[in-house]
Amino acid sequence: MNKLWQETLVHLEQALNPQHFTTWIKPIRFVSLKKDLIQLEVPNRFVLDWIRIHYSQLIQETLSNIGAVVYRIQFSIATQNSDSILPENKLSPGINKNQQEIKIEPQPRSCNYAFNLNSKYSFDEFVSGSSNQFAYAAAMAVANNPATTYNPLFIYGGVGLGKTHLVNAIGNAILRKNPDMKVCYYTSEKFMNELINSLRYAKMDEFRNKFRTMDVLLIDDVQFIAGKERTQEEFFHTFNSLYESHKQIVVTSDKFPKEIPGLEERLRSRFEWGLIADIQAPDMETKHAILKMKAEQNGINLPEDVALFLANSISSNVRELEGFLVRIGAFASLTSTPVTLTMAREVLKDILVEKNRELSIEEIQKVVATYYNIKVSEIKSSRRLKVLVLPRQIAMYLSRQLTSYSYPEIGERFGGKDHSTIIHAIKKIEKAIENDYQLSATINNIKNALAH
Ligand SMILES: Nc1ncnc2c1ncn2[C@@H]1O[C@H](COP(=O)(O)OP(=O)(O)OP(=O)(O)O)[C@@H](O)[C@H]1O
Repeated sequence: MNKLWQETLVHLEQALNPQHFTTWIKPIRFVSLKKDLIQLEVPNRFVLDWIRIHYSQLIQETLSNIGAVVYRIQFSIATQNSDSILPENKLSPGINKNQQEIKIEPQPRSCNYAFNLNSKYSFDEFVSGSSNQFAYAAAMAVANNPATTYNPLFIYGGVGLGKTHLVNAIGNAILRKNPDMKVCYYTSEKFMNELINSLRYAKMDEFRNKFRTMDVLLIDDVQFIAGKERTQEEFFHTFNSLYESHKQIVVTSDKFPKEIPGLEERLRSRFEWGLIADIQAPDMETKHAILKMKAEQNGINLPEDVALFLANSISSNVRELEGFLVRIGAFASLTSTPVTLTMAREVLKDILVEKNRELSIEEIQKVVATYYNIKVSEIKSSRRLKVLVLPRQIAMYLSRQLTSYSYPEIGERFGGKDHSTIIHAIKKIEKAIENDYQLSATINNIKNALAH
């Protein structure tokens, strides 16, 4: 191996986390170095695209730092096809002609093997940041090695934070690498509707045969099957059958398994067999990066100050963030004016006023009650049932954190409780979240719901 590349690898290994280095950088093969042109080979198109977006700059900089020359990099894909050498690649992210020119690997097929999968969702178009890194890495690991690493993978996260995007990305990536695999994406509601129809028209054999012969089963929003006895029963058997045949199962939900009311114990425990990965609300930087990517995809020229303004002032639901961006883009296009900060402020005026309004304790009680599937009156009551105590304490804790009410005022709105009860509840939650990651994620999730 060339000395320059060898040294580059040493630097990259130091700069990256070991898993990323092993997955993405190690498989790169040095081919040749002629003057300032370095030729490298990658195992497939998928890896190429990934490197292009995530590591291109780093590789370029590292090479140049070591060799003191600005190198041009040319990639080829290690395949049967020797013309797969790509034209010179300056490795700038975004579309360039390489992407059009190479068609080495089969694209995800919309044939019978991809049931319901949405091909628009890919890993490349998912912005990862500290809020979703764990789920993202787990999803990538599953996509790279289905049914070997994490099975089942349970992705948990609040509304509009990218669960559907990630599961579809898993399916698409698997199909790209394994075009003959049968990959199926269903929401749990669709699963239930199909089950009901199959029961009605006596087609249960067909139903079972379909789901139990999948190589990868992706079930979105699994919380909806809670309380639906027949659906849970059928899903349980589907799960077992796939699991025993070493097939990959990925499930998403807006709650942790143990928090889904009405979910059968046997299903809950199975969801906990594999890996539970959560997606938290994105931080400012991630929101900013998502906005930039979406603006580019939608052909919207988004100046930096507007991107920062949106990332700062809009809640963490990415779907909502996208909605605002599209709105601003549409306004700019309809009025043939460029996107500016003044314009963004004007378009979003009403929404921002509404969002900046202080939350009421009643709203907090309502959202917490909905989350735990209990009544507001139960939150305000003094009943000591375990299923009520935690939601009540969380609602008290959030009332203190998110409003300016005093302890006695909060107590009053919780059915006339003493301020010491409120202080006790808040201390309890503060202490619990120090060690209980799931609880802390749940509270973030509820806060996120309150921000809408
Ligand atoms: N990290 C991200 N990078 C890029 N796009 C994202 C990201 N997170 C979410 N999105 C986009 O936000 C939109 C909403 O995401 P998605 O539908 O996957 O959310 P969800 O968690 O499944 O929501 P729900 O709970 O309503 O089912 C999609 O258009 C998705 O592409």
